[in-house]
Amino acid sequence: MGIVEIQQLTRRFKSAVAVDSLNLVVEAGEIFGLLGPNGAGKSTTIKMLTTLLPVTSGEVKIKHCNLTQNPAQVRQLIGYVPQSLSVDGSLTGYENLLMVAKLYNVPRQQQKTRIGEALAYVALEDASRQLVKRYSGGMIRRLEIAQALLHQPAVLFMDEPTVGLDPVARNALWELLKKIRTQLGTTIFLTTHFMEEADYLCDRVGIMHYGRLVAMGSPNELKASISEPEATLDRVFIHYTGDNLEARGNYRDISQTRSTARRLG
Ligand SMILES: Nc1ncnc2c1ncn2[C@@H]1O[C@H](COP(=O)(O)OP(=O)(O)OP(=O)(O)O)[C@@H](O)[C@H]1O
Repeated sequence: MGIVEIQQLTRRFKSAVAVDSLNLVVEAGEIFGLLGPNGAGKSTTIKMLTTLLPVTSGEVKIKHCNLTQNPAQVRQLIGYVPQSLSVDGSLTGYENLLMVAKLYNVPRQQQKTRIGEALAYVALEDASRQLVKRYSGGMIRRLEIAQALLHQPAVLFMDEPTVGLDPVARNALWELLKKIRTQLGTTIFLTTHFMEEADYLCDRVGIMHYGRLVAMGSPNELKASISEPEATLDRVFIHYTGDNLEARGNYRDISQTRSTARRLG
């Protein structure tokens, strides 16, 4: 039995099917990546899995808890780092975490310790009293992860975690996610359109196209599946979707980086 179990998950927007009969099991302790071009249905999937978007049909269980029947219980079991900004630039890092601690009813006498531990875990202790609008993109992402982990969830969902980060910040984030999985045992479910990220970080990858899962396996299994010598995950992606993801990445990165900068002032 997996920690995330998805059966025939479907989401329609009027007549359009954004997610089409998705079946997927993610095992405890796995780093699982959902890969796909813009519009493939990745965000819609992750929004349903995090209870933010109603399911049209199908069933999801997180740690055996039925998502549509017990959304509040599921929210306690999961953490979520969305694609859009989830911190307040006009507060300090500490204040952002305090707000989340209150939101999740972390007992008052434990709040300071938990926040201190979370800040240390994501290497933001020294910056904890600075306003978040002074943080770099990498620091903001790390703070968002600290927020999402504060109530000690079993599964951490992340929508395109490294979009807009420079290579150094991106590598630091990858190492942080590996540390979270190894040391805390947290299962990580992320979406990405970066092949390198999926290859380096994910134990298994599902390739989504037009709302359907068109391929699934470890990066090495997927590379072996297309019978091309020295296949890269890029080639795998093009093979299954006919799409060149990296060519689309540039515009998205720039627009995301700019909108983050704009929103933080
Ligand atoms: N609120 C909505 N109303 C109508 N259609 C929507 C809505 N949200 C998403 N869609 C459509 O559902 C499909 C899947 O979109 P989704 O955002 O899940 O894709 P994605 O793979 O996450 O893409 P991206 O990489 O751009 O985030 C798209 O065709 C999109 O236009």
